[in-house]
Amino acid sequence: MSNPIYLALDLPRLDAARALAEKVKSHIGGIKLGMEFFYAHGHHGVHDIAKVGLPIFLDLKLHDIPNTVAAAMQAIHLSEPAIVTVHASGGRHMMEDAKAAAAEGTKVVAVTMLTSLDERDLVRTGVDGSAHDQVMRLADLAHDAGLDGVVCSGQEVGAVRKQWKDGFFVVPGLRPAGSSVGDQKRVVTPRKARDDGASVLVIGRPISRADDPVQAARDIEATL
Ligand SMILES: O=c1ccn([C@@H]2O[C@H](COP(=O)(O)O)[C@@H](O)[C@H]2O)c(=O)[nH]1
Repeated sequence: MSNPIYLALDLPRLDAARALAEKVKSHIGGIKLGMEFFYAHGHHGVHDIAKVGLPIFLDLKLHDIPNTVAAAMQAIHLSEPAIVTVHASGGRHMMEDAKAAAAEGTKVVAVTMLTSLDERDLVRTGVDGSAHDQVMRLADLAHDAGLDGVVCSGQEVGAVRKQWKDGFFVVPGLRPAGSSVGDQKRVVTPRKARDDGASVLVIGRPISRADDPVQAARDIEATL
């Protein structure tokens, strides 16, 4: 089985990001680049990181009217990502158009409920009900729109996998036992997420901010 760990390279400097990716590359299966990286370095930065030789996940969380999201998705072809994210709350039509505009071979996955949110946050956004129900509802919508899968926390991935057996599930909000949670709220260990059916384990700070990132990546890999 290939390594499911995707390192979130949330570093502002391109040279530092590339150096970290080179260091840990034999203990991870892919690299996740988000808004912080893409807004600063664009396609040029993505191509530089791609030289490390691992699949690239562009976590841009597209969310706009269908026409705009489809055009953005076409512009992203240049980076040749393996995975791209959109927000499920953009609705079915937006997700259908995003998938239609994606390059063949690029998986399009929908963010359901950010792992930094809990049920109290949901209420403040006008959604009454559990995180579980919200994730299941948006996963159903993403499935109906023809997407490849969703982003959800490790607390829901088992339930989503039961409903959508051949789906592709990206799980962030992962923390090895005893590590700092930071701004994440719905957290599980990498091992639990993998056991419950995650396809990709997104891990950032537990590796990138460790005193020894190579050892941290190696330790996490050993738990899987
Ligand atoms: O619901 C979500 C969606 C995306 N993310 C992204 O994953 C990483 C997590 O980084 P850590 O440092 O391991 O917390 C980060 O790039 C987020 O943008 C998420 O955390 N939750």
